Amino acid sequence: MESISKARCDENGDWLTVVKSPATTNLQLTKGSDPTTPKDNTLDINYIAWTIKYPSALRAFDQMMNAAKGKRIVVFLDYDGTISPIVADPDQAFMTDAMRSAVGEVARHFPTAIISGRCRDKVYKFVQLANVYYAGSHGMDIMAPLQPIIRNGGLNKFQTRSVDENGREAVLFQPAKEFLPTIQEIFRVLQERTKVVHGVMIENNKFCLSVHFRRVSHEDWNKLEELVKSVAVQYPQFCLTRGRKVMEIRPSIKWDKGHALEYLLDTLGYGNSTDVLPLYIGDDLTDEDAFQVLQRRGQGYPIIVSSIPKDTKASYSLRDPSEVMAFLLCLARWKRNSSSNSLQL
Ligand SMILES: O=P(O)(O)OC[C@H]1O[C@H](O[C@H]2O[C@H](CO)[C@@H](O)[C@H](O)[C@H]2O)[C@H](O)[C@@H](O)[C@@H]1O
Repeated sequence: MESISKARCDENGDWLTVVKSPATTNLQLTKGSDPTTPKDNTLDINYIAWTIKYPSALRAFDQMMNAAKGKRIVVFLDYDGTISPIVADPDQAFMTDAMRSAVGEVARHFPTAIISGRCRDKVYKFVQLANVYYAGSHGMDIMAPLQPIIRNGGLNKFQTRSVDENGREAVLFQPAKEFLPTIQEIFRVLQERTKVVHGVMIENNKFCLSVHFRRVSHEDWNKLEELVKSVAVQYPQFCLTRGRKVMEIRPSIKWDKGHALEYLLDTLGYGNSTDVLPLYIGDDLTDEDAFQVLQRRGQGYPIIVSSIPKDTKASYSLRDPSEVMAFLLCLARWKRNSSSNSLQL
């Protein structure tokens, strides 16, 4: 059987899987252009081998929940590629009604937050669930519950009292607010500089700018990357990061989805709790920061969504958003059953 020796991302944010075949000791490079389904048997065998290290959260569900008994589960979800499918036009990445109902059902039983790279307003428009907390711009824009914060080393200065989309009092946390005027400037410069590339789309995610190249012809990828880099170097307080067929310019502050996860745990009142069990499900590079936080805390379950083998800090896997939905439904059913069992005791 073939084994996976290494998985990495190429310079354009596309996933590559280096596969080593013991029989031939040849290295095969399989280019996964953001696959949602494996392209051939080789990939499928590799995927099965990969799930030995990162077991399916659906298959391991009973075992995971046995270890969760008596713990307080908090659910964190990424949006694109996790609860909505990856599509060519970012403005059309709608979640299905079935997924919305599964997320809503989970949120009825457990505190649930969505942490996305998109701007928070847009994620809310897509999801439209009142019982979910929302963090946009990779965690740089969080609408958190109004609660005394227990462990908040110096973060108070980034908080303001606010009201959420449903008119409830809340706390708005925006650690990159001072960068807003420059982000608007970079947005305009990027639009101007990249307009020569056919198919490019610049998405303004408020505290982060996304340069989408999914609809740019492959031959123009390098040219686009050079143009984006030429803008990024003009702004030393910003950095260039990558996701799925997207380059992003964002403030170089020490704040990512991992920090957002911990901030939300704090504001939900679980900051120092040893019996909390955070569950984080995500598909992209930025989700790795949250996986890493769970690994460091030695708490909870980091779950990667991927249909190809990848290097990851997650412990479990799900193949695609349809498996995410199945997992969420299992979670809600497990909670309903365990609640009715404890009532019967
Ligand atoms: O953190 P996320 O919620 O996963 O957001 C990450 C980026 O997701 C979106 O882009 C990705 O999905 C698009 C729609 O399927 C796809 O066209 C694009 O190629 C993907 O990169 C979103 O548009 C970005 O702003 C987010 O940063």
